[in-house]
Amino acid sequence: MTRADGSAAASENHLSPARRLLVIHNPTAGRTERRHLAAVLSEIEKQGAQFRLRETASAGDAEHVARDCGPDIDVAVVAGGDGTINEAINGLMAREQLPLPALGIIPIGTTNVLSRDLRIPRQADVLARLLAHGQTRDIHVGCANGRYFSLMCGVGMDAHIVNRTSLRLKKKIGKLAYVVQGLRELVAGVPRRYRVEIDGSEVVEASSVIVAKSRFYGGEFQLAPQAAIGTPELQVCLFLRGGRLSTLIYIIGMGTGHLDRMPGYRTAAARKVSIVGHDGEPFQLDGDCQGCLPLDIGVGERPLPVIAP
Ligand SMILES: Nc1ncnc2c1ncn2[C@@H]1O[C@H](COP(=O)(O)OP(=O)(O)OP(=O)(O)O)[C@@H](O)[C@H]1O
Repeated sequence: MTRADGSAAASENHLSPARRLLVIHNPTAGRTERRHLAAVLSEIEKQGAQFRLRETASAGDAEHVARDCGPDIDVAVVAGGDGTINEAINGLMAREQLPLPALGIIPIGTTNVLSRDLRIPRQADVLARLLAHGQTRDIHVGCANGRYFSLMCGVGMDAHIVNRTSLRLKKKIGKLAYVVQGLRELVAGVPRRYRVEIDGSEVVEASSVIVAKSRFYGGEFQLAPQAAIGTPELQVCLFLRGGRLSTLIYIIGMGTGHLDRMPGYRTAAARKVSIVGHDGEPFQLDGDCQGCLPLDIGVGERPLPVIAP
């Protein structure tokens, strides 16, 4: 549901009084979060909600579990990070004519960008109360080459960093692993160009592009503060200049919160974006590489209800 000012409004609550939750847990997410998950689940029971726990066994499982969950489930709760949430969103969006459970989140991943955007609480009892009794609000996800995303779709340096960051290092040092890989990419300074078509009219050349749905990026950074997850609109973030110096300027801009003032950077609102470059170039969706150029990006055909304050 969207208000006249474009912001998301709380949906009417069609969920049953004693909610039935399906908790989809990625046991490989984050680093040391098992105790926190156990505390949230125990609080959920105290709140009178029922839950079933399904652990994923491999990448892709969360999507199948969310897509195939039965009509008795009110909320598909992801206990994991943005990658597992992305899979669950793809599963829920594929339900087409089937009843659509709301998406809930227990943020136990490494970066948890969506939960930051939605202001999902961390404290076990507060989070459990929200999942058991809280209202839903509608979000609008993006869709890139048929795959849905709630945060962003990126090509260029960003996608290459995601593609090459070592999972082992991410397990050891968390988000810093991306910084390490980012420095490597900066030193390598490989030049790249992409042709970006915005809403079928404007055509721009850029060295990196991030199409944002969320106002947050990589944690607390903001590339497009005007991005709103509750509206059916994309924000195209264009890094027009390439080369080490410009990249350094962009990084400083991001770090200081003044990216919008940096030369060679601009954003544009859009409903449809297409990006071409060298075939075989990777793109990333919500922090995981999910395919190669060329890319056609739009907005999902229907809103997705999420449990959020
Ligand atoms: N049981 C599993 N074994 C291996 N990989 C899994 C399993 N379940 C899910 N995955 C994959 O792990 C990837 C990363 O997990 P997830 O995003 O939940 O945690 P994270 O990487 O620690 O957090 P974030 O994405 O917030 O940084 C997901 O993209 C998913 O495909």
